[in-house]
Amino acid sequence: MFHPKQVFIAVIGTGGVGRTFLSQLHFLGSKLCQDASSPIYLSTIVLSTSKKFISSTDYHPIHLDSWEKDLAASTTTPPSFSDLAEYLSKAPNKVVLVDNTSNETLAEAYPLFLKKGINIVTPNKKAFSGSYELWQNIFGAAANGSGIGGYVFHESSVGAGLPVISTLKELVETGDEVYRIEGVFSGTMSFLFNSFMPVGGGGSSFSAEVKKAKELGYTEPDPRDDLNGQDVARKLTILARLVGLPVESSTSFPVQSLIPSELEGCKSGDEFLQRLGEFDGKMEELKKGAASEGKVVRFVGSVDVAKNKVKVGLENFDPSHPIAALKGSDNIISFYTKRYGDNPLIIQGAGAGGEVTAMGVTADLIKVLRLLR
Ligand SMILES: NC(=O)C1=CN([C@@H]2O[C@H](COP(=O)(O)OP(=O)(O)OC[C@H]3O[C@@H](n4cnc5c(N)ncnc54)[C@H](OP(=O)(O)O)[C@@H]3O)[C@@H](O)[C@H]2O)C=CC1
Ligand SMILES: N[C@@H](CC=O)C(=O)O
Ligand code: NA
Repeated sequence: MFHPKQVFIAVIGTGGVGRTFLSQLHFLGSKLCQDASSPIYLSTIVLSTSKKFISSTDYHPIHLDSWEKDLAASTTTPPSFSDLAEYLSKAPNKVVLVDNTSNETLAEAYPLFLKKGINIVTPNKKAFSGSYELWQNIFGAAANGSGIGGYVFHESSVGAGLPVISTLKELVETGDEVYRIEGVFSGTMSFLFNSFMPVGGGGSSFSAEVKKAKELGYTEPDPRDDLNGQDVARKLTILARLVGLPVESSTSFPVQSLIPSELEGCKSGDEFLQRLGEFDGKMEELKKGAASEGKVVRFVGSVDVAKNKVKVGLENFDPSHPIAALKGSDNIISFYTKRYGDNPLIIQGAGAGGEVTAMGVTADLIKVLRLLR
């Protein structure tokens, strides 16, 4: 028998974010079932990577203390996303799909899941920064859009766990007028430029810092998706759409890429990383150019709402500027609005890494659970 307050969870992707999410889920699950006044029982019924898949027998929970061993031992390959949606829609109670991948095909299937009443929480940017039509289909189906399907939340798709999306939504929904959004939106780019060109001089080679950013879990699964500016472009597309700009896609405005043209043909991220060092000299020139003006280089982006303009790329900053002084993987995001006047509302903190990203996903799961109560 299933408890009426049982909620079923399907976790797709168990990499840097997925694995940390699972440990946060374990913590959350054990807290919620002990709530004397209104317990909720979370049951993980699906775990999947791109190659391995486990699902529970008869919707009974998978053991979260041995998931890694059990998934590694599985000989089952993942089903198609439409078969997965079918399986989840037959669960005896509400279901939350947690997409911890950066997979585009899964992102494109969100309307299908939502229409079947399946809720989604995710740090995956692909669905919300793909075609505008996909965005409309998602929020046309979702219960927190104009539809009657499942709920969808994606806080960690911008600024990882930082409350960027929830803050922007609240500004808009309470009637503030957002004029401009600007700042540093990439944990990887922040880390790279803060360590390659710190204020005060020094810093190691650009390619060595890129490898470090990957090891620290800041980059996208393929770091070229960060260095080509698309990761930031995707985040700005999401924010622009939330303020009502119908941005067609993350490739429909100017985006500066840091991929050397000679490496555009690399067949894999690994080949790219192996060869990147050949171009450290070019990055050193960039650094010297900025230093000759007494400035530092940083990778930034902005949405100018009135002019309907989004842009992404390198800019030089005076060392006293808050953007120049960032540390580690910190993002800084400034909202210029009618209410806040000349002093923008600023959100700052780690913008990448498994722990802070999974926190945003787990917090989104809590939002869904409150709505399902
Ligand atoms: N890392 C960070 O700091 C942040 C990440 N994000 C977002 O979080 C998501 C996950 O990032 P991260 O954990 O770092 O990435 P990882 O590369 O570490 O993990 C990705 C996971 O997704 C799985 N996966 C990929 N394709 C599929 C598929 N078709 N079906 C099932 N599983 C699949 C991978 O499985 P396999 O190993 O078999 O390929 C792997 O388990 C991305 O969308 C990223 O943009 C957002 C904010 C910050
Ligand atoms: N690769 C991204 C991860 C978070 O969105 C970044 O570096 O910001
Ligand atoms: Na966020």
